[in-house]
Amino acid sequence: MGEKWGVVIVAAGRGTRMGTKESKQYLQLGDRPVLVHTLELFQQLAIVEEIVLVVGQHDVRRCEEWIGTYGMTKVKAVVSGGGERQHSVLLGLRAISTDWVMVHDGVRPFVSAAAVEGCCHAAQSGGAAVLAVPVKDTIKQVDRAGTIVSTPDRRSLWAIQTPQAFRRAELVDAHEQAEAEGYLATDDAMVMERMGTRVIVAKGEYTNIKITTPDDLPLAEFLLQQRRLTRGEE
Ligand SMILES: Nc1ccn([C@@H]2O[C@H](COP(=O)(O)OP(=O)(O)OP(=O)(O)O)[C@@H](O)[C@H]2O)c(=O)n1
Ligand SMILES: C[C@](O)(CO)[C@H](O)COP(=O)(O)O
Repeated sequence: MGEKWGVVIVAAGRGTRMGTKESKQYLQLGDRPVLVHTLELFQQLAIVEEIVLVVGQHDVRRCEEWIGTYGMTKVKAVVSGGGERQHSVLLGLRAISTDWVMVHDGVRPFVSAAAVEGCCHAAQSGGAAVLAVPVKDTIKQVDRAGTIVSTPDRRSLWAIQTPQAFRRAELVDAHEQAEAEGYLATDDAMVMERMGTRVIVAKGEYTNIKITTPDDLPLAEFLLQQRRLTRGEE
């Protein structure tokens, strides 16, 4: 895979569901903040040429300092994000210059190099790709009164993760149009799907969790420990 990739790492959220004073991307996981773990993954990938980090306005300075502290030589810019994830993505995309780009949540520090490379490979073959895993539970659609409305066929349901991988120019156009029309999506694939772009799923891993609620924290500590053992670091 000869192409070089850019990565937009979005980390400008407030983490309201986590409920901590410090936003979840800055919580300590082992010996460093969650966000630093995520950045290190992409820093170490040979296919990644440049990283743009999107953070809250008041966090730009400390993140710029981390670039030096942790030797993140691929981070070419730390930019201030927007009110919604989608706005933060577009602000990051405007600072990327590679032909192909991934978008990744700063609070997904456990994605493996193999999964990321698989996603990039799928995107280059199919045009656009996202990591995903088949859902394990039965999923129901439920109305506001708490009554089950329908039970979609589980065989067609996938839990979508990041990274999500696209041709940069196509993703920028789709995001610019969404912004102009006030369309708000929960992931980047949705923004592309409404343009009629085919997006395929690449095999993800159940361990690629998005740290979201307090019960994710002990799981994150466990996954970190497991990874260290696998790498023979302890
Ligand atoms: N305005 C926003 C909102 C979210 N994100 C980022 O998008 C990723 C996924 O979002 P989520 O887990 O929902 O994070 P938060 O928005 O921070 O969480 P919450 O919805 O609980 O407030 C996170 O890395 C988050 O920092 C962002 O860059 N800009
Ligand atoms: C992009 C994402 O991580 C895919 O699962 C997810 O949709 C982000 O959603 P959130 O509402 O910002 O947690």
